[in-house]
Amino acid sequence: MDNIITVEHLVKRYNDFPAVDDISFSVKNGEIFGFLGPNGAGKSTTIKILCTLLSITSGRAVLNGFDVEKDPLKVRQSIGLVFQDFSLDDRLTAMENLYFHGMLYNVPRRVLQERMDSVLEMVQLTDRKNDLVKKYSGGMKRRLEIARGLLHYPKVLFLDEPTIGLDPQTRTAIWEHILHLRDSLGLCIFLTTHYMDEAENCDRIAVIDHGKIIALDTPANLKTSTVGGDRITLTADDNGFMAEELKNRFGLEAVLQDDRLSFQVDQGDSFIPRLVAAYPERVKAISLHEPTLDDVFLALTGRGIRDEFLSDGDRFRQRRLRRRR
Ligand SMILES: Nc1ncnc2c1ncn2[C@@H]1O[C@H](COP(=O)(O)OP(=O)(O)OP(=O)(O)O)[C@@H](O)[C@H]1O
Repeated sequence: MDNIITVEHLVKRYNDFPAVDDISFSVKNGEIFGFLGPNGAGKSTTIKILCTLLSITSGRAVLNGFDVEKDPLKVRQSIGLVFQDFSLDDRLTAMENLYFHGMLYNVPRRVLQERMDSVLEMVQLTDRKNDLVKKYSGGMKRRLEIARGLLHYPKVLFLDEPTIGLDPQTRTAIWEHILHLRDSLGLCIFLTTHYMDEAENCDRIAVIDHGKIIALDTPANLKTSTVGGDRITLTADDNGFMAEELKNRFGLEAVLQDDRLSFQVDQGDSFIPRLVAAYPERVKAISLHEPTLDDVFLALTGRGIRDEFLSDGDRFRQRRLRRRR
């Protein structure tokens, strides 16, 4: 089977509000699929539907050949879940946590011990397997949760913000494990993340906004098709004024992100000297960079993925700029 997940015209309404608004996509066997979107875009709603935790308003979702509404038990046996909140019992050891999960998922007793050993080995926790989980670091707990999610040999592992709240070193280590799982087990990994550097590791990415999928491609293709040229980031003494000037004089659409303007231009290295010469007193800082997934996100949604951290003033200015366009 080529596609492990198929979603067709999926709609989920809360009362009249369409949290998921007619989305269709498929996920291939053995790929890392990133599901990205700003807050409230509809990511959790979609994931909950795929995990059989939420009913569908209309449309269809099939996972591992099983319809999520008609065959929820078969779907549950096909998936592993690692959600944002830690869900281990920290008064138990790693082995005891795994054992209870194995019982819950009806993993046959004769293979359970061997599986527990094998998943602990995968996340390199073998030598700590008899320690109480409360003695674990945040990264170790997350690794144990991943191991637990694999115990019943799922076809798809759902990871909702797998590295949130972890330090950069631990994030890197968790990603090594995720990539290893894909490469060694051919597992499909369906994940959400707010970290764009991590999203680079995905084989394909779907961007969802206001309940609709607005882009779906490989990270490289998204950059070329969405952003294209170089991106310039600029801080002026008056960002609103400069955005207007960029539009009127150069035909460029700038977006305000944090306290900087960001816009795309074909040949940034020749444009910068022209701009600085035209506004010598006004440009406070300027930089040029090749497209990143942050730029893709910004170009597609008009918002940075970390929009929620903008100050109220910035948010107001950004809305004003968007209205003007
Ligand atoms: N139980 C509910 N009742 C009513 N509205 C809801 C409910 N759950 C979610 N929503 C709304 O549906 C929309 C999509 O929510 P969802 O949680 O799927 O977004 P999300 O992309 O996962 O956001 P986040 O990144 O903040 O987790 C939001 O506008 C949210 O307020």
